[in-house]
Amino acid sequence: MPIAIHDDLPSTVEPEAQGSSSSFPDLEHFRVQGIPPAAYYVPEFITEDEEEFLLRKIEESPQPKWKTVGTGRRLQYWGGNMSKNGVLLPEPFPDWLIGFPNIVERIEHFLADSSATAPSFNQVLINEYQPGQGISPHEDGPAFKPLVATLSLGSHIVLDIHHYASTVSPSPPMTATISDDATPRVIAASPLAHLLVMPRSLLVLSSSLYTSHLHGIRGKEKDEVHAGEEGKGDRIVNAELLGQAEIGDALREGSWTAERGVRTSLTFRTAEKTVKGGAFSLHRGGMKKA
Ligand SMILES: O=C(O)CCC(=O)C(=O)O
Ligand SMILES: [Fe+2]
Repeated sequence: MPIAIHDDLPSTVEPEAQGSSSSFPDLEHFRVQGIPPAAYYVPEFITEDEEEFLLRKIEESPQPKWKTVGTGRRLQYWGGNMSKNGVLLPEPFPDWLIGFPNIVERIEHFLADSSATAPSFNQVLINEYQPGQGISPHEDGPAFKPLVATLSLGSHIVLDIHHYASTVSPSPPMTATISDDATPRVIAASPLAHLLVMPRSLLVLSSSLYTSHLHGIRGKEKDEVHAGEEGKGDRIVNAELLGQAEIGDALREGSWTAERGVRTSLTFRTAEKTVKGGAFSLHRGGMKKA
């Protein structure tokens, strides 16, 4: 793909950030240990300038793109919305996602290097969390391929991985959820694992971690986490991958506490089914007359 230089990108942006460098370790290096396969946590996937650029583009997006849900969290979709029956109604990605600094392509390329099935993302979901806002435990569901990547901007957050309790389990109380096939399923009372997700990181959820687990973010204003046998707050499982020695040491030696700021996430995913054969067919970089 030719590199289009954006006038409004800070001139200090390095075209070869970590995610596109050939000396960058491959995906397996970033696998989160001790949880079902597979999650990967990549620190500093983008630079601070790129983070600033993306935040500005998201902020500049037309007001009607934003939708407000639940506790007031704002979100927007790029690439198109899903129809009621789980089919993507495709729209072209904007330039700032596919042109320089090539965010979509860099993530796809990074995942393709290590995976038999290279993703070709067709939807980007953007969530904006004010301190205190979160998202309840949920599955993204079978409408998407089980390889989803989330880029974080602005602030840290703690993402919880949940699992379903056996329906024959006698131990109440647990939170019930309704799956697509209307069979009530019960979520285990405590999360299976906590991941500390820092700004500029890329978090990848795949295979059984995607297909048979849930993820959520508790709406908190402050987090206290640790990575030792004992400590205050939640025990996080990706301490060895954070790439920040001071935080890693604090986590192992006691605990790390931080107030949340505004955190914006971009979730890159691939809808299994898209509407095809209309007046327009989708290709990267714009609509083409079919
Ligand atoms: O913000 C995140 O990291 C997760 C968002 C998410 O799970 C969703 O919108 O489905
Ligand atoms: Fe999700």
